Amino acid sequence: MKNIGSRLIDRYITAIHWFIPAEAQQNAAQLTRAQNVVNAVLLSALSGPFYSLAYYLLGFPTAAQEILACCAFMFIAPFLLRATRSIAIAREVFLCAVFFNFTWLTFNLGGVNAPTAGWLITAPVVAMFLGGVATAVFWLAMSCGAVAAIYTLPMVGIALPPHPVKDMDLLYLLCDLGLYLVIVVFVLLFELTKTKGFIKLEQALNVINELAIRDELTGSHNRRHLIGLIEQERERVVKGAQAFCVCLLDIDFFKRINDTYGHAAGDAVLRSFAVTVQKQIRESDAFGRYGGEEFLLMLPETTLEDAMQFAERVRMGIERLVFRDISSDLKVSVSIGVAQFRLGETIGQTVTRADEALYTAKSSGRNRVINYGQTVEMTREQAEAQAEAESAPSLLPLELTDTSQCDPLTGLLGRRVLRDRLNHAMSRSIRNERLVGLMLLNVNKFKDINEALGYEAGDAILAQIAANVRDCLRDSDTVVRWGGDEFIVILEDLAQLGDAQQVAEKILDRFALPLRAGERESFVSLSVGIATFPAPGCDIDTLLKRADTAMTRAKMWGENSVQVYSSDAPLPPSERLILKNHLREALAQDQLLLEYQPQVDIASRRIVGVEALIRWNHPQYGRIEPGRFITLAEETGLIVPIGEWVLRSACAQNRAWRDAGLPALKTAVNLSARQLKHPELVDRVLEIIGETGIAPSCLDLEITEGILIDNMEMNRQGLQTLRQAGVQVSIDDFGTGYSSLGYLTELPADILKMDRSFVTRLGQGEPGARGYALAESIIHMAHRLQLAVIAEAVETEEQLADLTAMGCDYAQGYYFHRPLAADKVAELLRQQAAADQGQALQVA
Ligand SMILES: Nc1nc2c(ncn2[C@@H]2O[C@@H]3COP(=O)(O)O[C@H]4[C@@H](O)[C@H](n5cnc6c(=O)[nH]c(N)nc65)O[C@@H]4COP(=O)(O)O[C@H]3[C@H]2O)c(=O)[nH]1
Repeated sequence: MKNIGSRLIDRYITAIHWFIPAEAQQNAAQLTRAQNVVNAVLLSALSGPFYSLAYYLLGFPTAAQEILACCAFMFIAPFLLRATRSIAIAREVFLCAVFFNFTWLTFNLGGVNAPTAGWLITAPVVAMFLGGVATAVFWLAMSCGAVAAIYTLPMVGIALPPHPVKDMDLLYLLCDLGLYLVIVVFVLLFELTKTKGFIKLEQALNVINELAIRDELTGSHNRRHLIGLIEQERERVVKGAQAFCVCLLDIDFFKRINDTYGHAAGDAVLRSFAVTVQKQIRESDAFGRYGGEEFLLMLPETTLEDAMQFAERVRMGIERLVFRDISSDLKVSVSIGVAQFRLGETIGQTVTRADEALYTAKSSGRNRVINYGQTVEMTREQAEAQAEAESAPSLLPLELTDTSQCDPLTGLLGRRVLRDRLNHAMSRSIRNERLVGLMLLNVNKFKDINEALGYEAGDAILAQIAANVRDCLRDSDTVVRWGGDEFIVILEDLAQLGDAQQVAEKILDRFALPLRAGERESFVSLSVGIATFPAPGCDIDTLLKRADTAMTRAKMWGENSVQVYSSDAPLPPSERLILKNHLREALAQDQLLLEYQPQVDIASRRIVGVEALIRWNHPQYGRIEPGRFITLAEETGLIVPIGEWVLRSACAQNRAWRDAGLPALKTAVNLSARQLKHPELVDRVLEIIGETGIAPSCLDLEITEGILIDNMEMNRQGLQTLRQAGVQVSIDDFGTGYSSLGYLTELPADILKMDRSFVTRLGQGEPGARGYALAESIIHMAHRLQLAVIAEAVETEEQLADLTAMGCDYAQGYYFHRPLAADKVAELLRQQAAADQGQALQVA
C-alpha cells in the first residue's frame, strides 16, 4: 500500500514537472516554488466545481457560473508557467483568480457578513506560501482594500445586492468546512512533495557515503576511511585513553592464487577473508582493505599481548577456510604484523612498524603472527620449506602447470628464461667489449587500474603495455615479464650508457597516449631503473638488484622517470628528508611554477575557467608533482608562503590574460588545510585580489571535502565573508568524505567538484549500473542544493556523453586538455575567441 502511494506521488511529481521549465528544475528553490504554484492551481481548480454545484443547488446559479469561470482562468497559470518560464506570472494569475472569486462572492452574498468573507484571507496566505513576504503583503493589502470597500459601500449610499441563497446556514457550514479541508489538503500536499524530494536526497547521500567508506569488493572499510578511524582513535589516546594496536594482514601467495585459479577466484578469496575477519572483531574495532591483498585491523585499547593473541585466532580462522567452489586443493593462509601505537608517533609510523613486523613474518616462513621488534630464527626445515614455496611457480601440482617459457597474458618470455638470457648477454658483452643494459620497468599504481577497471581490463592493459614496450625495442633485445606489473628488458650491444637511457625515454614517450581496454581508456606511467654490465664485482644477482634499486629511486622522483644505477652515488636518503630540505629553497630560487588545466562548460564546450596546479622544477631531480610535496609543505608549515605565492601568481596570471585582451576567465586555486586554518587567510585573499585587480568572481577557491568537514564551524565564517565579496568556493574531491544532509545544506560553497572515482565508473555503456546512479545522484543532489557541478578527470568521450546526459555543468580532464603552461592557455583562448567571432560573422 505504501509502495502504491509512493509510486502515485512519484507519478504525480513527474506529471507536474511537464509544466516546470528546465532551468527551474535545476534549482532546488525554484523547483519547489514552481511545484507549489502548480499544486495550488490543481487543488483549487479541481475543488471549484464542487462549490459551483453547491451554489447552484442553493439557488445561486450566477455564482456557480462565476466559480467555474474562475477555475478555468486558474488553469491558464501552469500553461503560462511553461510558456513564459516565469513562476511569478503564473503565480499572480492564479492569485488574481482566487482574489476575484472571493471578492465577487462576498459582495453578492451580503457583504462582510457573508460566509465567504473569511475566504478573502486565502489570497494573502497562499501568496505567502508561493511567493514570500512581498507577494503576501501585496495581496493582504488588496484583500483589506476589498473588505473596506465592501464595508463602506452601504455607508456612502450604494446598497449591496440582496443575497440570493435560500439556505444561508447551510452555506455557512459548507464554507467553513471547505476552508478547513482546503487548508489540511494544502499542507499535506506541500509536505508530501517536499518530503519526497528530501527522501531522495537522503538516499542518494547514503549511497555516496557508503562508497566513500567501503571497499567495493570486500565490503570492508576502504583505506582512506580506515586511516580516518585510526586517526580518531589516536586522538583519544593522546587525550589519555589506552593505546591501540594495529595489525597488518597479508594473504600469503595471493598472486599465485590469481595466476592459478583466475581473478574471479582471487576475488572470492578476498571476500571470504574479509568476512571471516569481520566475524571475529568487535564493533569498536576498525577493519578494512589497505590495498590489494593487504588488510588493516585496529584494536582500540588493547595491549600488544592481547593483540597478538587475537591476531593468532584470526590466522587460525583463515587457515580453516575451505573453498570447495574453487578447488579442494586451495588453502589460504595469512601473515600478520602487529604494532602498538606509541605516543608522539603518526599513524603512518605505527603502520610502518606493523609493516616491518609483517615483513619479518613473511620472510620467516609466512602464516605467522609477528610483533614489531620480534626477531625470528628459522629452523633449517622452515627455511627449506620457504625456499621451496617461494620458487614454486603456482599452487597447482607441478605436472599441471604450464611448462612453456612464455607468459600467457603478454606473450613475453617468462621469468624463468631471464637468467639464461642475461648470462648469455653478459658473456657476449665481455667478448664484444660492448655494454649490456638491464632495464627494470614498473607500472605505477597498477593496483589502482585493476581496482578501477576490474581485473579483466587490467589484464588487457598489461598486454598492451607489453606490446608497447616490445614495439620500442630491437628484435635482438629481450623482454621478460618479471612480476605482475614489472618487466625486464635486456639491451645488448650498447656503445654507451646514454643509449639505454634513450631507449627508456622512447618507451616512456610511448605511454603519453592512453591505453584501451574494451571501451575504456586509461593513462599509464612507468618508473624505469637501469643498471649496466660490465661493472666491477657484478654478477647476475647484483645486476638485478642494481636495476631494482635504480627503479625504486625512479619511483621516488615521480611518474615517468628513469634512473641509472651508479656505484659511487650513495643511495638517496628518504624522499621525505630530501624534499623537506630542498623545499625551503624552492620558493626562494624560483623553482616553483604553475600550470593551468582548462575547465570546460559542457553545454557550450567553451573554456570557462582553469585550475592552477603547482609544479616543482628541481635542478637535480627534474619535475616533481604536487602529490609528492604538498603534504610535506603542510607538515613543515611551508604551505602558507607557498600557498600565498600560488594565489598571487594565479591571480596575476588571470589579470595578464585579461590585459592581453582575452575573455574573462575563472581561476581555481587549491587551498590546503593549514592555509584554511590561517587566521589571516581572508585578509590575504582580499588583499591579493585588490593588488592584482582581478574581479573577485574570477577567483575560485578549491577546498577538499574532508578538510571542509573537519573544520566546518571554523571555516564557515571566513568562507562566507569571501563569498560575500564575490569569490567562489568549490568543494574538491566531493563524495570521498562522509557527508550528512544537514552539513550539505549549509555548505559555504558554490560548486561541487565530483571526485574522479565517480567519473572513472562512467562511459561503460551501462546507464543502469551503480556507478552511473552514483554520479547522477551527486549531480541531482548538487542541483537541488543550488550548487553547480564540475566533473574532474574526464578522460573519454563516453564519460563526457554520460555526464552530459546527467546534466553535469562543467568538466575538466585529459579528454579536453592536460595542465598547460600559461602561454598555451592564452593560445587556446585566442583560438576560442577567433572561432566565436567567425561564428558571429556567419550568423550576421
Ligand atoms: N588521471 C587523470 N588525472 C587528471 C586528469 N585531469 C586532471 N588530472 C590531474 O588531477 C589533478 C587535479 O587536481 P586536484 O584534484 O586539485 O589535486 C591536486 C591538488 O590537491 C594538489 N595541488 C596541486 N596544486 C596545488 C596547489 O597549488 N596548492 C595546494 N594546496 N594543492 C595543490 O595536488 C593534487 C594533484 O595535482 P596534479 O598532480 O597536478 O594532478 C591534477 C591533474 O593533473 C585526467 O583526466 N586523468
